[in-house]
Amino acid sequence: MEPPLRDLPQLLVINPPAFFNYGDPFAAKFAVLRAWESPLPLPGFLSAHAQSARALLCSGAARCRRRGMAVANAGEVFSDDVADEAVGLALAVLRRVSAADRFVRRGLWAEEGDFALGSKLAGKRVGIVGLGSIGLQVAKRLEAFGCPVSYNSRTKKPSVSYPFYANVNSQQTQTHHMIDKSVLLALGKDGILINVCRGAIIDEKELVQSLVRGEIRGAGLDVFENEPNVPEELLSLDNVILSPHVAVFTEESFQDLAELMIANLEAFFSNEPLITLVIDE
Ligand SMILES: NC(=O)C1=CN([C@@H]2O[C@H](COP(=O)(O)OP(=O)(O)OC[C@H]3O[C@@H](n4cnc5c(N)ncnc54)[C@H](O)[C@@H]3O)[C@@H](O)[C@H]2O)C=CC1
Ligand SMILES: O=CC(=O)O
Repeated sequence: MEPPLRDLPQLLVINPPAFFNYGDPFAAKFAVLRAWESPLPLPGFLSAHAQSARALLCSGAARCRRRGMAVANAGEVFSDDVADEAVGLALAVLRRVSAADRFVRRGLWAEEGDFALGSKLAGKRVGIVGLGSIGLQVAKRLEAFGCPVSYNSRTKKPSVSYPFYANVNSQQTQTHHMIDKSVLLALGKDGILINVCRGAIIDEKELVQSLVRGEIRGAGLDVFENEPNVPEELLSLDNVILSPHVAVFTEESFQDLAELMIANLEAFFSNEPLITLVIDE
């Protein structure tokens, strides 16, 4: 028999979910109170339930942590998918997958014959900026392609033997626009850039110019500085693959995320340490 609702720990869910609605299996273990289904405005909803609830599902981790709340994140749940997307974008740019698709659909194969040559991924030198959980998965995949890997990260990682570079440019002091004109010029005409991280780490205006002028070979972009707006110039370029910030979007990763959330909530309600507690580096 299901325990009565009042005996279940209460969860306050603030934002409507993107890919699951906190139904089963959440409902079997928790009393889920959804702010967007409440007749009360959010402040009223929070003051009505905050006394009895101990767990809050929301975005805005930094603000919660400043108020002394324990915060759990998605841990490594998305790392495989984002790494797959990064390698997929690299292959798509080098082998010109989207352009080839358009070539066939437009009937140009029959009209014009051969499609322009692409370039192989195998053996290409790869620099990874940010060798965290996603970066490590990218490195693992690219090793299988025979690519020599090096990396830049905040600190050298003792667990890997890839060459470490302390800076990606001569004046690297912050993450914002760390991929600037000097990095793009160093990448050169045969180089490609893949971004599955955040748009703001690249100086997007400089990137657009480099692509338009052919100063780099191409780019695969899942993230942009001003999403969902994409610079107009990129839309007509054949050497760019555009993706709407979907690197994590697989059925499997959202299933894994739901399981991780439940495991974190169960740990929390049993006074055990959170599985993916966010801590300061
Ligand atoms: N496109 C998408 O759908 C997704 C994008 N992401 C983004 O991917 C990025 C990486 O995520 P994770 O690997 O899970 O994070 P992580 O925290 O495991 O790794 C981040 C790495 O970047 C390094 N880093 C941080 N600031 C740096 C700086 N200024 N210069 C050089 N290295 C720096 C850190 O030392 C760390 O090794 C994040 O920006 C995240 O927002 C994450 C999930 C999905
Ligand atoms: O970009 C998505 C994320 O989880 O970060």
